[in-house]
Amino acid sequence: MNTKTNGFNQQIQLAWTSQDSLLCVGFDPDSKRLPQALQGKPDGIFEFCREIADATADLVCCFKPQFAYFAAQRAEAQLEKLIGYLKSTYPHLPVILDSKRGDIGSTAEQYAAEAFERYGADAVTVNPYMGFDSIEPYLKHQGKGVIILCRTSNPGGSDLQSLNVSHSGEPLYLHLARMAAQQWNATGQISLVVGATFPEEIAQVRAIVGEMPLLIPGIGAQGGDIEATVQAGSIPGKQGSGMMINSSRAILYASSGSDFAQAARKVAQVTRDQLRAAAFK
Ligand SMILES: O=c1ccn([C@@H]2O[C@H](COP(=O)(O)O)[C@@H](O)[C@H]2O)c(=O)[nH]1
Repeated sequence: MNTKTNGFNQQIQLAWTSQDSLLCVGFDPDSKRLPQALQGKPDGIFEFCREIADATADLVCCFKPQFAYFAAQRAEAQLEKLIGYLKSTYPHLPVILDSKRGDIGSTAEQYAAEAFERYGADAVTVNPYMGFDSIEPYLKHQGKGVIILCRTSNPGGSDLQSLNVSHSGEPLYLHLARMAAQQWNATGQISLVVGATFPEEIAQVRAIVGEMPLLIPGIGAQGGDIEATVQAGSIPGKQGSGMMINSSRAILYASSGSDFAQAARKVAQVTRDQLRAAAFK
């Protein structure tokens, strides 16, 4: 593996140090859950996310907008505007576009252009099910982060990801982690998604991938255990390192009233502090 740090990888290392936080705030703006005053407003989704970003920016290492919530509400223009706002206002905080694309190479080229050129994201989540040629087009965008689904946080993730791969006898998610770390990551752009709802599996993945950054969703609304997650996902010998631990709904919808941004800040602060404390256990 090329150990040189560049682009997203370097940005996240710097953000971990300067922000002293493992918390990634996710933007999953559901129109039905927006505060009354913002519902139906032309730029309501953007305004909602911007206020949450401004209220939490000093508490996080990165932000993660979820593409589906914007697309479902025909709000792609607001997503572009949000990422533009985040990049210009908080240039030290990487933005991960969570779109989990996966397709043949020629189409993947278009998805990569969408994430990195249209939206200007620093990293994108990708589904590896179609193999390396479906991931390569993202890696051609030098320095951009490519975050591959490995062991997802949902219960049904076990349906396929836990199946033993016959020739190696290990589950698919570990086989994937090994391929990603040992064969696919020549440029050092790859990270993996592992769910906080499966801490034992996080530890197994960490043992394979060395210092590779891990994006870990599943605390907060999905109930993942913060302490177990931090213990499992830390780089060996560097407790509390190497992880972007995402929480979306628990922070976004801490209040449905006009105090939503302050309420989001309170939850984000408690979460950031719990993540910090877990690193010292
Ligand atoms: O395995 C995965 C991969 C991605 N996600 C995404 O993370 C957030 C989690 O939101 P919460 O509200 O904190 O549960 C959401 O955007 C998912 O699409 C995931 O949960 N699990």
